[in-house]
Amino acid sequence: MRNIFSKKKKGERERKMGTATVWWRVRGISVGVGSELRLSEARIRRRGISVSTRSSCCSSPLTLIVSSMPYEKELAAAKKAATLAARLCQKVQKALLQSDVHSKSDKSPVTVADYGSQALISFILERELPSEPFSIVAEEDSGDLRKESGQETLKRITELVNDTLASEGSNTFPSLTTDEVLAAIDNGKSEGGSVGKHWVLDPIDGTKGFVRGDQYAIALGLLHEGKVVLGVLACPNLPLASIGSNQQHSSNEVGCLFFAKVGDGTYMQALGGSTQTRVHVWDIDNPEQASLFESFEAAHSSHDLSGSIAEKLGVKAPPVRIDSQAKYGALSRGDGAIYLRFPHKGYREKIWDHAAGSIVVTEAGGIVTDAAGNPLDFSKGKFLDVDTGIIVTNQKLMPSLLRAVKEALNEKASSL
Ligand SMILES: Nc1ncnc2c1ncn2[C@@H]1O[C@H](COP(=O)(O)O)[C@@H](O)[C@H]1OP(=O)(O)O
Ligand SMILES: [Mg+2]
Ligand SMILES: [Mg+2]
Ligand SMILES: [Mg+2]
Repeated sequence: MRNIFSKKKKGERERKMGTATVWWRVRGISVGVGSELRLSEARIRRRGISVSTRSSCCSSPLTLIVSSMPYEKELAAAKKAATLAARLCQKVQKALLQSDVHSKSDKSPVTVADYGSQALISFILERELPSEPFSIVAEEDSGDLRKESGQETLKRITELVNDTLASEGSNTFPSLTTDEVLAAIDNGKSEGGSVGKHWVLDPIDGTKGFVRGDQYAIALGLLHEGKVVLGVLACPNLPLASIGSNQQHSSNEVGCLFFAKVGDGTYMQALGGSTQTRVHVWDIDNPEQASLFESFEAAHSSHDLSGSIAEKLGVKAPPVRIDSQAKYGALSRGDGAIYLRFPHKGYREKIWDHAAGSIVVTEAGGIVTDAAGNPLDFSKGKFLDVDTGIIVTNQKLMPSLLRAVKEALNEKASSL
């Protein structure tokens, strides 16, 4: 904790309460004392800064102590959990056996690594942050693993989780039993919402990419009072070098960890590395030079619609099609400038598919909205109520992108 207040200019600086009080400014917000403190605190907290007060008596100046490092311990725990989960996933992907892939009731694939990643992350977060009430909204549940037919799979997941915890190289973590693994997975049943803190987890985002041997991400976000305040994206197969038309980094290394905290920018480091670099979205204003990102799976997002939008914008490069929120990561460091996602009719977007990715992009200077230009609302439980699709770009391109999206959607509607 450190005092980061600066006094306002003389004249606006002092205000009476008892015999002495002072007005201060914190990162552009006026902060008062006494009766006005409650309101100011709320405003400050919305920006993710925590406040405490110290006052000996009303005749001495009230001192506001503002922590400039909010969510620091949550970020450290989230990075640790996502990095370990990535290790578990890499091990499984290397030797993926057919028996490790199962089909859920909605026919989408789930693997031992999805379950293992969720159990591991849930267990580590709860253990690393013992003083906080623990709530996590996550994709998987243990229903199938509790059936007779799921026992072998459950054993395999428990082994994977314990091997990964042991690979930490310390005695910090005990071995988990199968029941503890089931309980850790089922922590993820929280409904989220607009009150309090909730972790939001996609243990493997892009399971189809994972099974194919391509891109996937471990995506972990934190909601506070309905807003995403922190996000970590581990992308084990994403090169450190650019994957779009904006070739700014060069490296042969693969495996990236992106992380962002509200008001603090977005950073990238090699997975398992320690040197972090601040990243920014690509600041271009000419869409002709832009790379456009979209789902690899045509069943997840309409390639026709994004093709028509790209044509209207004059985008020259072919679309970059990759799985998962790795697209948000790549955009946050400027590999490309546009991400379009238009799921087919009837599909409902979930918060875990966008929470981490959206803050990674917005803290890097980008904008994430639905197809009508509305911000995403993460406060309504596990679903996102979006209009038609999700679009992502930089500040300069957003107005022309919104126009092109509107035109393309109108054309599509009139052709039906
Ligand atoms: N029919 C579908 N339409 C849209 N998205 C889907 C569909 N089925 C699964 N998804 C989810 O879309 C995301 C993948 O997006 P992308 O196609 O951009 O890689 C994943 O979160 C995936 O779930 P999962 O987390 O189970 O992999
Ligand atoms: Mg899934
Ligand atoms: Mg997902
Ligand atoms: Mg998933």
